[in-house]
Amino acid sequence: MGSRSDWETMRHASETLAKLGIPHECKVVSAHRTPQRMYDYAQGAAPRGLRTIIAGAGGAAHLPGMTASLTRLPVLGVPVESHALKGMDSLLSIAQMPAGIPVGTLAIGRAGAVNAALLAAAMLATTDAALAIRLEKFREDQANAVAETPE
Ligand SMILES: Nc1c(C(=O)O)ncn1[C@@H]1O[C@H](COP(=O)(O)O)[C@@H](O)[C@H]1O
Repeated sequence: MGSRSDWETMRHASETLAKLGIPHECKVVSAHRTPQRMYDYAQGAAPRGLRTIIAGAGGAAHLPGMTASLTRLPVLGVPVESHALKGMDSLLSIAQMPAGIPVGTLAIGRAGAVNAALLAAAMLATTDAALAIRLEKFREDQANAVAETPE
């Protein structure tokens, strides 16, 4: 994530990954404020064995796109809600990538963070049968938790 202030949103991605038993790490890396850290992180990710990167940032959210430009790993972008423009700036700066460097863009805020984790899980589950079973169980539990009546 681009700042520690994004953690309130991005912790939902981490918690969802943890529920699914997916090992992961959480880092603050900014294209603007810590460009060298971003280069090192993105270029080192695949050689270290990471499989997917979830990048959350708000406002002029260049982190997901810049990260995607520096790694062949799939990058999922989470637009963090900004104060001034309610996350529309984050959403558009993450989604409107030029052809050639894709960022899989999720919804603004908490839902996007949760879904980034679930999408990462779905991608990883294509080559991990045990995770596929855990993901199916997660979906089943989720469906069972939805009441049929409003009261
Ligand atoms: N969008 C970016 C990037 C980046 O894209 O590299 N680095 C920080 N930020 C964003 O700035 C917002 C305000 O950050 P502060 O709360 O630290 O001032 C955060 O949402 C962060 O993601």
